[in-house]
Amino acid sequence: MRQAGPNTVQIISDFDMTLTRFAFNGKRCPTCHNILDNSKLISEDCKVKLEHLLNTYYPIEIDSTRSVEDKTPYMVEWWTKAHELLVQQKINKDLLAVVVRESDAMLREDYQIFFDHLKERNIPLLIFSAGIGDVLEEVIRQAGVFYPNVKVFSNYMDFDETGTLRAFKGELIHTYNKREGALLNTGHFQELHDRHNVLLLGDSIGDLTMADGVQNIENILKIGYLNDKVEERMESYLKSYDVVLVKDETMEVPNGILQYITGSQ
Ligand SMILES: Nc1ccn([C@@H]2O[C@H](COP(=O)(O)O)[C@@H](O)[C@H]2O)c(=O)n1
Ligand SMILES: [Mg+2]
Repeated sequence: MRQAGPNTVQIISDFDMTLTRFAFNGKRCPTCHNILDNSKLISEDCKVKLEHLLNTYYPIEIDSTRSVEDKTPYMVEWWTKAHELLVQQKINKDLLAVVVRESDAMLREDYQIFFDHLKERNIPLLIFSAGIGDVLEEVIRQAGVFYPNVKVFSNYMDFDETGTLRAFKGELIHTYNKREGALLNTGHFQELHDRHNVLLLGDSIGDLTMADGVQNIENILKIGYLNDKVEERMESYLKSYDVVLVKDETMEVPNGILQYITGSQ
């Protein structure tokens, strides 16, 4: 990858718990969904229901003893129910920036180096997230790193003419159906045509399929953050990822690898 040069490289990354921190000072950091779930935009009654969904489905999402095929219908159920509840809350578009600012969401330590390095070398950063695109964009905008080389593929909200949430757009993206192949017929794919070297970052086994559909991959290096239930999941992560980072809240390793493969070291 280093020999081929930065013009052949693309970065494919997950967002929640990969570009964002899993914990800070011993306390869990929120996902895009959690930013809303815990906010003042959600009624107390709805918060209880969303928490019940989280407690039911998150253990299934991260269960390494169950297959992806087995888990997928539960993921569809979780996202569908959560989105229905969010729509019932009549969330106003203009308040998203406020709740993101008031939240505990944080990008990983040294994120600035990562985003700046990619921007300076015109390397595309494709973020595939099963979170909420509007919230995700606000997190990176507020962190000052929503640069033109960053493209986000996620679940986007659909607002009515008064700016009230009425639905979610397009096909649902959950943990286990992310792939770049979905971009084959879009303009984005042309930009990526000659970028056969992929650095993939994820925190879930589902993130490993994000590069499916990238044509003529020459090299792919997969870096996995193992944040939770480390002992139970270590074996499956070591089998699937090339590098496994255990309870590491920084971008130190991706930054080092990136600097090496783009020839800045
Ligand atoms: N209602 C939900 C649904 C999902 N989550 C978590 O969000 C993560 C998805 O975002 P990625 O950027 O990591 O694709 C996923 O891992 C779920 O645990 C949630 O918090 N609430
Ligand atoms: Mg994630």
